[in-house]
Amino acid sequence: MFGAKTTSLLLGKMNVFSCFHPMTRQLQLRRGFRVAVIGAAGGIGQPLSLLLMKDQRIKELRLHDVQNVKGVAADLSHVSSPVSVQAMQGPDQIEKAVECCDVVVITAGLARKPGMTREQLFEVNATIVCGAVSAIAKKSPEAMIVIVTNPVNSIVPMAAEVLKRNNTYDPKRLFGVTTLDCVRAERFIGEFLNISPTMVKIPVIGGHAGTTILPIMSQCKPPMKAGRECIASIIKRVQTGGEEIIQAKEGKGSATLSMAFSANRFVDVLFRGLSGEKTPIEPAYVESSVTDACFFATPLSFGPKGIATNHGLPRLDKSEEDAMKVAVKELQRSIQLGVDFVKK
Ligand SMILES: NC(=O)c1ccc[n+]([C@@H]2O[C@H](COP(=O)([O-])OP(=O)(O)OC[C@H]3O[C@@H](n4cnc5c(N)ncnc54)[C@H](O)[C@@H]3O)[C@@H](O)[C@H]2O)c1
Ligand SMILES: O=C(O)C[C@H](O)C(=O)O
Repeated sequence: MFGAKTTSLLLGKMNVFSCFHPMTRQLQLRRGFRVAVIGAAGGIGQPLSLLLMKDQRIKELRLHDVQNVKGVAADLSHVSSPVSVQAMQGPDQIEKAVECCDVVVITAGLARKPGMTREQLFEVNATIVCGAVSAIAKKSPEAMIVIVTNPVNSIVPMAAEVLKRNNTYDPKRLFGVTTLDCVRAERFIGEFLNISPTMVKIPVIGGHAGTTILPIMSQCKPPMKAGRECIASIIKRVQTGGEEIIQAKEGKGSATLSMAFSANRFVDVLFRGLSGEKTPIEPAYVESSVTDACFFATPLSFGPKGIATNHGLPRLDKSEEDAMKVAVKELQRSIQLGVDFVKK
């Protein structure tokens, strides 16, 4: 239909091209995203980067870590993908890594060992994420910031404070990733109902630790027709999914592959929003006024500027309302921990 020169000219213009233009499907995709993964040589960073290499909407994938990142980038640079991949290592290169990015995913930081709580990671990981977010504030103030690093419940409010101090905070563009909780809920419910997890729709709200993770089973589609005990055991399994993986890995890390899958799903939704497409609804932990916790995960849809709509709380039954009260208290404490870190 087009000569090679015309096609490449069109592809070069895709950032301004209407995604509804009646051209081939391939040409409808917005291309040219610049994405950085911070912590790219780690257990999540590596498989996430591999998944991102398959996304032809990405023009440039920047991999940053404090170690081993050159080898990871070299390995990925042999994949037959048009995505350009670059390695950047150490604190000196963090600003270069995030400069002018559309999306920055932060997976840098310690993972739990058996017996640890996520909160025990806070001091070390807050320092690491604080460095990355300061660099984003300076070099990429318009970027979507996607935080995977734990404890998400405190790290995201901490990141918001860092951005506020740099006058670059936009609550529509800062996300704590809770997709793994949704992915787990879909999988466990799918197994129970003997259907594909892709058929399960379940809002998981709150935060990303223990009882702050609230799968709203009363709103599950298809409906969960099961006894109370059975529903309680699925909720518990979602809330303790992280511990289940840590035990199974016997001290050699926490969830990495399922997390990479989840972060990839979240980034895909962000790309759709940035491209002006109608996005699927995906919860994330964001600044919020829907409860008394000023950060809270609820179902969101996305647009070119980040969050387009916060769909708020789903309908809750009595036991879910009670569980939410507990979660809100716990979240308020975790949020304060994050805010105080920056004040210090
Ligand atoms: N949100 C979630 O649902 C979820 C799920 C799983 C894991 N996590 C969290 O994600 C984080 C990463 O987990 P992982 O299994 O990949 O850990 P990992 O130890 O395998 O990888 C972390 C990487 O971060 C790098 N790093 C450390 N300091 C850095 C810095 N200052 N700049 C750049 N890179 C730096 C390390 O070198 C390492 O390569 C942990 O905090 C973990 O708890 C969150
Ligand atoms: O449990 C962890 O420490 C990692 C992650 O938050 C998870 O839910 O798997």
